[in-house]
Amino acid sequence: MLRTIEYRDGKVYIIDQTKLPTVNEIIAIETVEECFDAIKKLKVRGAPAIGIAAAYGVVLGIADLKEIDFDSFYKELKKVTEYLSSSRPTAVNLFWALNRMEKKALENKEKPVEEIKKILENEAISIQREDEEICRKIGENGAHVLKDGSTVLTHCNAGVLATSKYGTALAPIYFAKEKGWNIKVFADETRPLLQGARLTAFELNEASVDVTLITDNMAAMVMAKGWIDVVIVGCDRVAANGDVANKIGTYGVALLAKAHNIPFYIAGPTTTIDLNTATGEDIVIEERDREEIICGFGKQTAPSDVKVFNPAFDVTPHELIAGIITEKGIVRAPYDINLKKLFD
Ligand SMILES: CSC[C@H]1O[C@H](OP(=O)(O)O)[C@H](O)[C@@H]1O
Repeated sequence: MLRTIEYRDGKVYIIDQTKLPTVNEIIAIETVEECFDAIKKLKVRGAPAIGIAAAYGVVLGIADLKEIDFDSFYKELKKVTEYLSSSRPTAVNLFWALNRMEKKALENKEKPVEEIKKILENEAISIQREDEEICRKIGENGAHVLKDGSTVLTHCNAGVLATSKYGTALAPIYFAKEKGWNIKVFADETRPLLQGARLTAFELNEASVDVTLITDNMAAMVMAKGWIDVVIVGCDRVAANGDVANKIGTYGVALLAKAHNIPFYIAGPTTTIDLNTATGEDIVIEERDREEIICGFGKQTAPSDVKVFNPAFDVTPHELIAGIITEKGIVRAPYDINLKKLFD
């Protein structure tokens, strides 16, 4: 199975996902600036992977701090976390991971700075290792919405390439395959950055999973033909009432699933649930550069001066969601009550 992120000898190694599927290149990230750039440009992307990368970014950002008192150290640490938190606004895992690193430093404020740095390095490693087990459990729990012979539609990439291993929305598919079930997948290409075409089709092919790539505007037709049994997609932020921010186009897929009586599931770790965000209206939606639409992947496909709207995510209202597959089980409505129970 692919490895999205690896930390060794003080460097972070990632697959540069902007070059997939034609070039599978591992790059070394050695500074916090390179980590910021990798997150901003989606060299590493997907909520859990962004959180893991940011945690390692903190380790890189404090590496040169030496022989200073804790207050001076923590002041510099906060500069690093604030810098990394400005890379992308929507995936809550970024902020969750940075807050966890800050909290770990404060918990060890009495120790020498060199020891704190080692503790933070181990914390980042723990965040990655925990994510592996979380995604495995998401796969196990998500398999309950599948059966031998199921056909799944998914949107964007919420697979191995968005996490430390297994994925979230794709984890149930990998788990079902391990059980010997025959699972087919329809993958939306997912404009404008084509994570479905470039990443989901790539990783499912690598794993010998039966995948059919469709353009986003074909989802209605394949549903109308009765080819889809269930929709499973990832998430970037789950609000306290169950509204979910995910890749742009997800809301449309949820509406189509509703219109065709197809169950629509979200898959994600509890680290993507943000009880401090009341509803989907409170989620900041990242807007990205116009060039991604006008000149995607080097070919100009629109007038250079045309107005462009390029939100990277949209919000699916909780009413359209059959369940949220987490490592702790499948959460169902009423989400405002049942999501809180996950944290009791
Ligand atoms: C497992 S989280 C994957 C989630 O993140 C993606 O966004 P991006 O590629 O911009 O980081 C997309 O929303 C996926 O569902």
